[in-house]
Amino acid sequence: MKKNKLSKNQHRRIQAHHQYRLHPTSLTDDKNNQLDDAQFGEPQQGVVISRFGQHADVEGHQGQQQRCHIRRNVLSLVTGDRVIWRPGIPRQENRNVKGIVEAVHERKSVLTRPDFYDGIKPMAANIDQIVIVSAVIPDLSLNMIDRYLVVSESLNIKPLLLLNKIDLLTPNERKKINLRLNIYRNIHYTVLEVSAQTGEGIADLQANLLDRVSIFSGQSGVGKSSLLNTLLPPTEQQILVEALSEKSALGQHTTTTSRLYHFQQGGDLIDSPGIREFGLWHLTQEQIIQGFIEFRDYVGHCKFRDCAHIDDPCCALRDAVQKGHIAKERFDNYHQILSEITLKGKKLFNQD
Ligand SMILES: Nc1nc2c(ncn2[C@@H]2O[C@H](COP(=O)(O)OP(=O)(O)OP(=O)(O)O)[C@@H](O)[C@H]2O)c(=O)[nH]1
Ligand SMILES: [Zn+2]
Repeated sequence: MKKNKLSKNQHRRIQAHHQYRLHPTSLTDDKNNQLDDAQFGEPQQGVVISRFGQHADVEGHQGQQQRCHIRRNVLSLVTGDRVIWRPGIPRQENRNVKGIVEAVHERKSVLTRPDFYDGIKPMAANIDQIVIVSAVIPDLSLNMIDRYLVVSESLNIKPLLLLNKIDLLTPNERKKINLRLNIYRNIHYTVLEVSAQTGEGIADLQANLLDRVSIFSGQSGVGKSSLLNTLLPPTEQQILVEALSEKSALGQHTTTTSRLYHFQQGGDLIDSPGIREFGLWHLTQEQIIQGFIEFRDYVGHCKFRDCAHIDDPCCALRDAVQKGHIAKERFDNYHQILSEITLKGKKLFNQD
């Protein structure tokens, strides 16, 4: 090939690069893939619905989905990634031709999980909101809510607190629970009270899911599946049920791939068993304290730099609790989460 003369395809990719400001390495030719460029149509925007090994299902801007090869220079690709892809042109001699993912946009956010071999592994990208689901049965646990809040804050993803099964409460019990939840409203989190069974609060929830990508997390039995059944269209529900039963068939410790779904009223969901129950152990002490947003004004103002905020004299945090600026329950949960993380860390260390 002559110097300085770009092929039509190289030219097209460079144009895409400038148009979408992509990472330059994602534009290099992939000779090893041995894929014939002529098999593919014009580059277009898409979103990864699901990833399977060397393939991914990608949805184009008109809602059409196609299974795609992934160019080898695309080093990391997960559900929710925004991509440049080219659909396959079906031809007589190769009717099963697939599309190809050429490049990935920079991620707004990424949800990771600890992995035995790789350290930390991405599970899903570009999540805008973590819906933290809890319920009045099993017991409402503010400790669990705080754990998920710490994760959301450390990932810089907006949390939405959801209390399900409110149909099971008497008006009096509901008032009491409302007061407990005010702890979160006072620090500017949105809290919705809903019932998957009666439909109460569901319209409000739908409004909070519009125009964004959400994940639903929370303990087993709080009603995540029931809520998603009321929020997803029937075709999407079917796929979700199959994905979850695949998990029970494979056993508790198998992580199945994540998938992106569209809510009936608008907005997207990314779900997988791993996403529903993601843990906390890879967080540091610093991330945990930063995850309690109302503590941030006081951290660094204690008398001693290494203050553990337990019984050290002149602790700014303890002082704030005493004055009612920080809820005691949140402060206690902070200590509890911290001690559990430290214990787990020790256990891992001993195993090595
Ligand atoms: N009364 C009442 N029961 C509910 C409500 N939502 C869910 N349930 C019940 O709670 C139980 C658990 O609901 P699931 O939707 O399976 O909970 P989950 O969070 O998906 O649980 P896992 O799949 O184990 O993570 C089921 O028996 C549901 O029928 C609700 O709003 N009100
Ligand atoms: Zn302190």
